Amino acid sequence: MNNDIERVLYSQEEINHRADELAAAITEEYHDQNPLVISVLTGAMIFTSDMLKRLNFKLNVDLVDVSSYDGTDSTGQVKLDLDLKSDVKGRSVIIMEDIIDTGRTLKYLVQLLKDRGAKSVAVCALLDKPGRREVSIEGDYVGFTTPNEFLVGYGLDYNNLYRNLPYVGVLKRSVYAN
Ligand SMILES: O=P(O)(O)OC[C@H]1O[C@H](OP(=O)(O)OP(=O)(O)O)[C@H](O)[C@@H]1O
Ligand code: HPA
Repeated sequence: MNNDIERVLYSQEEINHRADELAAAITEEYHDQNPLVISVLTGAMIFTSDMLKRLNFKLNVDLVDVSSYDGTDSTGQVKLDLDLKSDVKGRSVIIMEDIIDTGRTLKYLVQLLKDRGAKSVAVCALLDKPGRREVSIEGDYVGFTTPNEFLVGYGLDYNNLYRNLPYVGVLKRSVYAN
């Protein structure tokens, strides 16, 4: 599995350090708001788990599953595969994502939550790839700004592989180019 990685971009240690900083900023803003933290499956589960352990105040957790990628390509169609259990009306919501790429996933989700009456919707993303953006959306709390390369590990996948790498790395082109 590690042989398929061209280079490591962010090590576990770097991610841990950045997660501490992001959690401190979120805590300052949300510690008295009882926010609803929404993890976007499947990619965000590892990052969400790391963040939740650092958010030491009253909050609720829910999951949503949306997908739009086929291999390394965005299909452009965001599908809601699993909906939330919670009512978001009047709630301060924080979405946890692994990566903002074209921005389509988050644009869809933020709109959905606003349509359902959320009081506020913030986005916390481990990675942001602004060079690939196709719709206008920004993260409120971003771990790292990345180059335009296909990344795997720490939740990010290629065809549902590599999610369990304990770092974020660039996938070798030879793995997906024909
Ligand atoms: O900004 P975008 O271009 O929309 O890309 C970002 C989304 O793509 C990935 O999800 P994917 O659809 O691959 O599902 P997954 O989380 O199950 O891997 C990733 O986890 C983000 O949710
Ligand atoms: O670089 C990426 N890697 C894995 N999944 C993704 N979804 C959007 N961008 C990426």
